[in-house]
Amino acid sequence: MTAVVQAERLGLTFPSGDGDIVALADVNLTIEKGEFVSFIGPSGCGKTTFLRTIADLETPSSGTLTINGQTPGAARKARAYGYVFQAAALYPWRNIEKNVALPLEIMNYPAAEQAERVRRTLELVNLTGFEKKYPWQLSGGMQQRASIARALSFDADLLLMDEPFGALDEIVRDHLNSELLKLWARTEKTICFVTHSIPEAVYLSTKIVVMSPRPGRVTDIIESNLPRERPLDIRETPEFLEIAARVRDGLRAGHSYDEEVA
Ligand SMILES: Nc1ncnc2c1ncn2[C@@H]1O[C@H](COP(=O)(O)OP(=O)(O)OP(=O)(O)O)[C@@H](O)[C@H]1O
Repeated sequence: MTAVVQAERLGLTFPSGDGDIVALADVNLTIEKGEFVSFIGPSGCGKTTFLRTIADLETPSSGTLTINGQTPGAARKARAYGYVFQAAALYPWRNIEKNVALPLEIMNYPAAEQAERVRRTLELVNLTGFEKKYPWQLSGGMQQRASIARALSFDADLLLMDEPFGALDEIVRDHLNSELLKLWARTEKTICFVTHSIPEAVYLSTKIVVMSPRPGRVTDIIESNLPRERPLDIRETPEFLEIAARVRDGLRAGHSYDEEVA
């Protein structure tokens, strides 16, 4: 079976006046269909750059990257992924159903199919009844759910999520994490998820990619053996804490705190 994402010796360098910035160096990673993969690492380690490269918003400087066996450019044209940003990025002048319908309008779906898909995806994220509301009438968590609905509306198998819940308070985040797991189970999507939070990464993922900065490298890939069905209190089990400890060790190993102090 073809991997959904396959990176081999992937490198990406941004030229800059003060010397080149190596955002990604020698990244090797395979993501299979249906996996939930989190990317965790300190600020500037290249998590967003990796997601943007998958989405064909950045071009690799070296190595290869394929999405469903295709180049990122071909995958973008085939609408292979939906993208959820850190801020919900909804248009304030469009109501929720019009925001969710936007990609469908751009792709020229017939009106009846647009309406049906909007109905279905709003139901998936528990926003039925809020179709006519404007973004500012919704809480931050609901706005983020609407932006997930928008990314799901055209049924891409791959969902790229860049710290989607980073700006939300912990209770809302917990709730959205468990909702996202249910949605993932129901839709069988492949998800790439950027986070700074160890508990969030461990709770959500089947695989955790630990990254380190300067240059952005993958320092550990942790396969989770937690069951797919995860109540929130799984976070207190020894199995969960063991994986969290390994992620923390990986982050420490990749981050030279002494260097920063010196
Ligand atoms: N367009 C660009 N031009 C120059 N440098 C860039 C550009 N985009 C990103 N970088 C640099 O590349 C490195 C990786 O950035 P990236 O945003 O991928 O990190 P990140 O791990 O997602 O960080 P954060 O957790 O803060 O979002 C950083 O040093 C950043 O400053």
